[in-house]
Amino acid sequence: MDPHPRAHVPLLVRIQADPVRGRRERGEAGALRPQRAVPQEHRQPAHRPAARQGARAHRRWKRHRKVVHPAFNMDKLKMMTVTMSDCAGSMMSEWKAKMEKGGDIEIELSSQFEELTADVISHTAFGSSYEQGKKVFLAQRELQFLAYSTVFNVQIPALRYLPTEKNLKIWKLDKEVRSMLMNIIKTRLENKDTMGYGNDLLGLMLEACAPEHGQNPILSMDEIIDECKTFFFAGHDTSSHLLTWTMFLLSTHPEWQEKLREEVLRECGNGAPTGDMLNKLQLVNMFLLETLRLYGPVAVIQRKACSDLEVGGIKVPEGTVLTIPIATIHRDKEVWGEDANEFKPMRFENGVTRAGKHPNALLSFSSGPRSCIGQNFAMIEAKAVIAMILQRFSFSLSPKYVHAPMGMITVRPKFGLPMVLMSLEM
Ligand code: HEM
Repeated sequence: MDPHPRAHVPLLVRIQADPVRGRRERGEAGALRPQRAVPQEHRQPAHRPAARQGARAHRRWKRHRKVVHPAFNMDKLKMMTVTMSDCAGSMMSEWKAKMEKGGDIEIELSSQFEELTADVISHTAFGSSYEQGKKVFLAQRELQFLAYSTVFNVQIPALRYLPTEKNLKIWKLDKEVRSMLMNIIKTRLENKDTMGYGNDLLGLMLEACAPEHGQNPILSMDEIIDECKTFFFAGHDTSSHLLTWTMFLLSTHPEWQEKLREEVLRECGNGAPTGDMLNKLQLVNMFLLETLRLYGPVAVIQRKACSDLEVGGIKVPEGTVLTIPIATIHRDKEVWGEDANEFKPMRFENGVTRAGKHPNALLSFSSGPRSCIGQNFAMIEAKAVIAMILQRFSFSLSPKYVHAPMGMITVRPKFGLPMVLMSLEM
């Protein structure tokens, strides 16, 4: 019996930028396919079939990407900025309410950002159906914890199908999540003639796969449900960790806190920032990119070779899993220069592609056709939240903070981010 479902898979760790260069390496020729760091069978409930590999899976991915793509277009995202700043505004009002007038307050920010990004994704994905969306999110999160709880244990494949206490809980939760999502989707479809599909991620996705665009809906109900679950899975922890590490670096580099505040007040004033205003925040953008380089939320991605190929002069047999250690590449002196370990946002002054010795050196959102579809969403959200914090508060790291970045897949501070905030309002 295999001690682990992947124990027989050859593994190649590639410590070079440009993991997906070249036609044969890119995937359209079917050479390299994503191999999720958390395998599908751990992200999806145990009784669902594992991800299919090969040409069929690639066609399925293309269909999905086509439907999801319009929801992430820049104009739609700019409209979502209002929702993002509303959610951030409510969080900050709560901070203020707890704060003595003119005094300061200590807050553990990483859990605050987890709640905030959950709120943002529930609002932007489900808009008017937010209340139900949030319930889905909480159930989905519990599912994720259950799945993660054994991901690094020795795996016995058959165990996934046995009605153990844990499996029964997972199956029940999954049924609930699917039925809640199905209800939200059915209500939207029933009301589309009077109310339209809606301007949230779900509505835009339903519109893109509506029958009027072809004979049959491009995605089935089950596939739309999976897509909604993916938004939560892919867009929550990642965005929250980016905010956490940005605040950490702003507090350890107070001179940058001042510079960014100056830029924010100049471009956005004291009001809620709009999408156009956020676009003008060049220093904030560079700061976020440098945060993504040194403390990128995703430390590792994997690809599986679907045919024999050559990567950087190494022959890779079909079936090999390539591990791309993003965090290691991001601190590689050969890629970033002698100052690779230093925090220097100005290295991005001439754009992302010129910051390192390779145009694809920054791999936080991966690269190529399978790169993160939510990257603009994540950057807009981070800019809006950071700008609003800078408008309202100055902050410094609490003496209680212990520097211990941790995580196998996403990187977060092990003991949270306690921060002392002072209101800037008189
Ligand atoms: C700072 C925030 C984020 C980071 C660092 C990040 C990073 C990544 C990375 C590295 C991948 C590639 C994974 C792989 O190839 O194995 C990815 C894929 C993906 N991300 Fe993100 N992500 C972020 C935010 C988001 C958000 C906010 C959403 C959606 C609302 C999202 C949706 C997705 C989806 C759907 C994919 C799969 C794309 C595909 O296979 O076509 N991500 N992300």
